[in-house]
Amino acid sequence: MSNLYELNYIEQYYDGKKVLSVDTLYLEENQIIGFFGPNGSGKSTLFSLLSFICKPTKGEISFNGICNKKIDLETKQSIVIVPQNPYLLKRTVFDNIAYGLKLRNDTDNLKEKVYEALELVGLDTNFANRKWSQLSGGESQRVALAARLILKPKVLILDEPTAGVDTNSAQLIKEAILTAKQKYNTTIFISSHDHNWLNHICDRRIALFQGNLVENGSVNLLFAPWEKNKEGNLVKVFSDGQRLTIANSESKKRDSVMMINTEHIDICRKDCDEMQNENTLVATVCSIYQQTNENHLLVEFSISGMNFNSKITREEMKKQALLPGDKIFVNINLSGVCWI
Ligand SMILES: Nc1ncnc2c1ncn2[C@@H]1O[C@H](COP(=O)(O)OP(=O)(O)OP(=O)(O)O)[C@@H](O)[C@H]1O
Repeated sequence: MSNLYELNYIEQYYDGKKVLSVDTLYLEENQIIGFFGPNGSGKSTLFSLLSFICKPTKGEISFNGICNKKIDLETKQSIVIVPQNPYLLKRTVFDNIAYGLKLRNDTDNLKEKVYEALELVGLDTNFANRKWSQLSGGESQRVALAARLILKPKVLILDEPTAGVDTNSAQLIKEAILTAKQKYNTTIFISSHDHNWLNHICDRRIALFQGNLVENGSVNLLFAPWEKNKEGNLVKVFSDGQRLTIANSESKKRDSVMMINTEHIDICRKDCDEMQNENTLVATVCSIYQQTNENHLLVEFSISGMNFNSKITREEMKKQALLPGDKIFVNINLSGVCWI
């Protein structure tokens, strides 16, 4: 799979304050990439750079190998964004959806194209004559999406497409996105606070925290669903029946994502009884990597099909002599985790 975007040493400042910092990020073509992160973590800022609406304060973004300073209008037009709270023209649904093609003087078979776009987002062709003011929140969001899909964009960026949207519309938006990926080979970036919805739709997951990237792989992300126990605490139930109870998590929602730094995970061979407590999990070592310039090894392990990473010192590794396939005990230092 080839890289569509390459970001190098990006920094974005507002009023002298750094709000985004990305050392390197490669985004592949024809993938749905989900961006997770709490309010103010920099998702919209990153989207404004990826859509070339804003220039980064520092660093470079290349698109298809072309540096952001040299991107032409045609390329920019192939990247479309549906912002948070998308704006509809005070006209009919037809006019809204046809607007982008008219701007591009591409008006052949306009009616068929508008109808096709409406169908793609699960709206009846009768909607074409409705005014912008006669739509529900979910329908408005789908009209805004249809207005972008009609352009068969190379990149579609959706900033919170499910905010304030009913469940049915959220499902129809998901189907439209999957169709766009398949039918038009569109690369799609999505942010959503509906973590469950986003987690199901995307091929790759990236999290942002206080303007920094934390990607699944370098940091461990434990996704929803969570169960709640009698005390109201979140419990992760793995598919093999193992349970991880998070103390003092009553205030967390069941679709939260837990971020666990590799440093906050201790591992040891399954026979090391001194490490065992009621939250100890049993995992299988998948692979062991040497980290350059570090006195540590990165151990990738799986808990019933979910992969995590932990670090182990070389001395400890010598003692434990772990190999791929070995069973290990895993303890997560829950006081050091973050929630998004
Ligand atoms: N135009 C602007 N001027 C000044 N500060 C800004 C501007 N746009 C965003 N910020 C600040 O940059 C930071 C990142 O904001 P951003 O909107 O990118 O976050 P976000 O992850 O998209 O948040 P949300 O989930 O609430 O949409 C925030 O602290 C925000 O206040």
